[in-house]
Amino acid sequence: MSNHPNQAQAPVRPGGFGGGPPGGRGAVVPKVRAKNRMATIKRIWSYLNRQRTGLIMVYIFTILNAVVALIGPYLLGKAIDSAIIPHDYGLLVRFCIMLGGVYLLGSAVSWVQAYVMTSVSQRTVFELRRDLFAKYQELPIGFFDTRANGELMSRATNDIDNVSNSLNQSVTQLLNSLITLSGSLVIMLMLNVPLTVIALVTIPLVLLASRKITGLSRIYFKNQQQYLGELNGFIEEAISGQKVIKQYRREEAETARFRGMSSELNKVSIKAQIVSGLVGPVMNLINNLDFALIASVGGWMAFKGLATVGVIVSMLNYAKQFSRPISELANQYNLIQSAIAGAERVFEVMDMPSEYTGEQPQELQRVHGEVIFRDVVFGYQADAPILNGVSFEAKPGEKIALVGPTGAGKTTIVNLLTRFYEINSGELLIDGRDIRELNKNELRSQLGMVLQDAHVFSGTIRENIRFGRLDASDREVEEAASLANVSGFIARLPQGYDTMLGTEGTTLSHGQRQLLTIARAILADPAILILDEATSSVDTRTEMHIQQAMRTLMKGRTSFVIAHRLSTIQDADRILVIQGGQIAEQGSHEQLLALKGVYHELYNSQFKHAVQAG
Ligand SMILES: Nc1ncnc2c1ncn2[C@@H]1O[C@H](COP(=O)(O)OP(=O)(O)OP(=O)(O)O)[C@@H](O)[C@H]1O
Repeated sequence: MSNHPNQAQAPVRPGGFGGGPPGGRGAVVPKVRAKNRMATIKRIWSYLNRQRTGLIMVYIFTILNAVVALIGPYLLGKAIDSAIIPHDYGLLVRFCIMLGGVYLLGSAVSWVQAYVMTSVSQRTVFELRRDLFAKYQELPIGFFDTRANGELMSRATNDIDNVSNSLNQSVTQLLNSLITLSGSLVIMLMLNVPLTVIALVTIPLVLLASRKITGLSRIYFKNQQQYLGELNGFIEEAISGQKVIKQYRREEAETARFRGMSSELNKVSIKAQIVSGLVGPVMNLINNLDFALIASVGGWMAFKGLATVGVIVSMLNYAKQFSRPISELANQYNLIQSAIAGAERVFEVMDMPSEYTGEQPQELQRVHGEVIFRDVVFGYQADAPILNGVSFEAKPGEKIALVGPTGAGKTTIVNLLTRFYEINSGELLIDGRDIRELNKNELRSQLGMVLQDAHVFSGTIRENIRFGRLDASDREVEEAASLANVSGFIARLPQGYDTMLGTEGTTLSHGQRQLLTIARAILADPAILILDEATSSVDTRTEMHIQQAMRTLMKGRTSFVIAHRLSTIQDADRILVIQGGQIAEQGSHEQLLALKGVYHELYNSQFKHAVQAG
């Protein structure tokens, strides 16, 4: 059976990343395009808006924060004019206390605002990530065939982190900036119109500079996300392919490739940071020019008695407050750009058609297990058929073996049975019903798979067997293990059924894993079975155990066995010899031998091989 990511265990678990083999080395990461920025922002907003109460609190505290900040300079000016210049110490002390109170209140309010905003944004990205993962579970196997696992993981981590960072800062800053801008402008106009006009002189310069810089940095940020995704894909493949890398001593070559990719990422990241980092200094320069201009003109006005010193100090402070939001907005723009780029990559996946769309829940009685393929044509790409008119029948409870050279289409045939892929033409019937009329969920609950690449999940042995049927009792789990010939081995483990498997637990041998997946399938009790005979060498005793467990499993079920050694399928009710996507021969072992055709040849060559090896 070919080693595609479409391998699942009984019962069929949709999708799931991390477990499967690499999904295409160096897979092309779809280009990140700013398709519809407004639509993306609206969509992020719709997520954010679910935290209504939190958001309202954020608004209130942000407004409070901005207003408090606006009061400070005004009080400062007043203190100079009415307390310092007339030498009124009592009033000065009162102003100082007021100012201290205002700044203290400002700090407290901004802390609460940050706290509430963090919980709102974290909750938002939690939901976004949850929905993305749920989507991954719903996508058809074909989606995973062409994408690297790491790249898909990157969308659920880095891209969503970008959204989170931006939400954390941008929502409050945007509102704050807006209030500060308009508030400062109004107060400045009230205090001194000519100085306000001077403060506004540099605004076009600020806008022009920020536009230029952010336009450039946006491109680099998008590239950065894309390269990061590719790099993640590469790392994931290099880790899952460690054995192959080591065995072929490709460590250095892989490291060199990594270095190449990583340095590309480095370059675009540096460019993105350098360009976006320009915003601060450029804005500062323009602001300082403005500050100097107001100070000079203000000083001159004070000399001429056209304005008081207090007003000028207030104006200088407001001018600073006024330009701060503009440069902050420019900075936010960068952050928002990178969040939008991330969100687009997330929504791109979310918008992929789910394989369950339009399916109505269906009460599917346990099928008898009759399977009919009639002139089935199928290709993974519509214009390149792999199966060219496959027809055969399996009666309930029959054992059907699929044999044939590698790449002939054996796995493809069983992939159609699970509806991992849809047939192009012809008919595929289960108990006389067109497979396309059956709800995939219900259909798959009738099917069990035991594959060569026996997959166990992180968790206990008990949980791994119970994966076959979640409501099974401990007793049923243990019975299944016993039928699968694995209970003796489990009993010898110090923690028995509670032994942890996976990243932090015991590592099982291939044969043991295979037996566990057989137990899982026994527990699931499917009407139709798909078995991929193990080709990897397990010791003779384990192999005997596996064969025996498989026989127990097959009893009373329609079984499709993808066989690599003809010796194990001689008792099959029917053997299908697949060649070039067609059934070259079919019949029982004896019938096929008598035909003296492809099977006969295959059998003889294996037999000779076995004799020579013996
Ligand atoms: N997900 C896929 N996308 C595109 N082509 C595929 C995919 N899976 C298999 N193929 C192609 O379909 C053909 C049949 O593959 P299949 O896996 O069915 O062969 P097989 O008979 O099971 O081979 P093996 O004994 O080596 O496992 C091959 O040419 C293969 O390259």
